Amino acid sequence: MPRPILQREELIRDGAYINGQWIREASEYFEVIDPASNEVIAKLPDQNVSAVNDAIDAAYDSFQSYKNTTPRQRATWLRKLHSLMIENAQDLGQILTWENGKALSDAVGEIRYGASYFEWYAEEAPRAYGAVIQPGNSSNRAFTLKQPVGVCGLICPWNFPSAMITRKAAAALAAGCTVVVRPDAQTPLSALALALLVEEAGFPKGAFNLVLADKHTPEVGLALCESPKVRKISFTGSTNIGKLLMRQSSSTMKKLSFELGGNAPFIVFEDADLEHAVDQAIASKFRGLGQTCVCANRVYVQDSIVEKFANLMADKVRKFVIGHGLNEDTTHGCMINSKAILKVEEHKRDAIEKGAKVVLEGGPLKELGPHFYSPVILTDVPQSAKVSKEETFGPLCPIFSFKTAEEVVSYANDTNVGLGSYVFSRDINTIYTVSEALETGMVSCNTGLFTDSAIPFGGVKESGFGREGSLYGIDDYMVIKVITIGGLPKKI
Ligand SMILES: NC(=O)c1ccc[n+]([C@@H]2O[C@H](COP(=O)([O-])OP(=O)(O)OC[C@H]3O[C@@H](n4cnc5c(N)ncnc54)[C@H](O)[C@@H]3O)[C@@H](O)[C@H]2O)c1
Ligand SMILES: O=CCCC(=O)O
Repeated sequence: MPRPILQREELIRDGAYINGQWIREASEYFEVIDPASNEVIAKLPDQNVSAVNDAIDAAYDSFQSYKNTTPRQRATWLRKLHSLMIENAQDLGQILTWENGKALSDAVGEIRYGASYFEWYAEEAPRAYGAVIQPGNSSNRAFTLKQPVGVCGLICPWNFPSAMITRKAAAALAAGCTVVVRPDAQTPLSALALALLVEEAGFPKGAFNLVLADKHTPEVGLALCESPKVRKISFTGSTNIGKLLMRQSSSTMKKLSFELGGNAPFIVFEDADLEHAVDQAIASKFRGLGQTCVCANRVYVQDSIVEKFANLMADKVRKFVIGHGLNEDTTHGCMINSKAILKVEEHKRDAIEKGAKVVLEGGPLKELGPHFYSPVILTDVPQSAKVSKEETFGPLCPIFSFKTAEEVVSYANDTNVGLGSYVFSRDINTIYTVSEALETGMVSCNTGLFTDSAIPFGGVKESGFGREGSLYGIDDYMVIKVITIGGLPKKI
């Protein structure tokens, strides 16, 4: 598959973006590959601590004036950035597919979704209200201000190379914070294209900085966590790395947001609309080939409908067109790398060894390339299978059966993480009581696709804390200051 043909070739950048400058020079470079063709598509600077410190200094200097811009001014830049993303959605989508492997329609969808955070936070920026308080002392009055926390380090993953950056950066920039973004080394091109649009939207120099690191990632992460100039770290990725960043940030007592791994249960009761539940399970499970943190990881189906459910799902999944994401007819692209495929294989083998039955065999599609993998569907998966405890992050759909609501809630909650969950039923009492009992930050009822800039995205337990998007997301980038005025005369 050749290089994508873009309307604006300049969206493909070859350097980091620090203090309004594009930086190509470095002592080392790393390669970015198209996971579908396995060809090298870019060579970018592998930056070290000195470069990240330059980015932190730029963000810190810029913050001194950016924090005093009016929310209306920030909203104007954010709105402009939203429009630029929408105008360039086809080009941005192609770049995203090229480096991540997802189908082009999904990639363009991600660009629109990512852009929506800039629109949303353009609207939220002027609405960061404080409160007026009457303290216990009658001669005092108090009021609160919400102020930007300061420079923010945003460490982002490969599965949404654009949207996971925009939903952090939009809230931060709206709040009056400046940012240093570190995209994943497998998918930096979408982030760099975004940086060009940030520049075109007119944000002040140093408000948005982007560092590139592959081999140097741990030291770049450490520098962001330990710098006293950085007041907040927001991270999306695995729970293990989240814990490491939390430990590293303790010496400077940073504000933190973590959006970590999930293990989403997808629960289908026998009274659900079966065809709809199957379609939505497919949409949730195989979105990005299972590589999203809210993908169904465990599908629980009430025992009376398991067979029908699994067979219908297999019939529909057989119709997937798997191929290079840039091919027009592709519905599903490839996995990000070989390690991701090994995890799917390991969970599949383990479940089968423990008694699971194969409904759809799936497996590697070597003729298409090393990272292509066709979906697997299993039934009779025992609770002891690895997949019931660990997130597969790939196209393996394990179907477990259950008898009662109490039983399925106890299975669903038997995990150390709690990000998304799904409930399908026509009975409002079931929907309500099960949703209330599930230990996850987000419950999606009778739909498999729920994410939106308007909803608070985030988890409980070891899925992390903090919320992205919605009316709450901006608070993650602000601190509350109370101002008390004393010595007032007696009330008239
Ligand atoms: N919540 C999500 O959206 C999400 C996204 C990607 C991965 N994951 C989870 O993580 C698992 C593995 O994927 P992964 O290997 O990409 O996740 P990971 O946590 O290892 O990596 C996530 C990001 O953190 C970076 N990183 C790694 N070590 C770092 C360090 N010491 N300092 C700073 N940054 C560091 C990585 O380069 C990557 O950009 C998946 O199976 C899934 O469970 C979750
Ligand atoms: O993978 C995490 C994000 C998923 C989403 O925002 O829909």
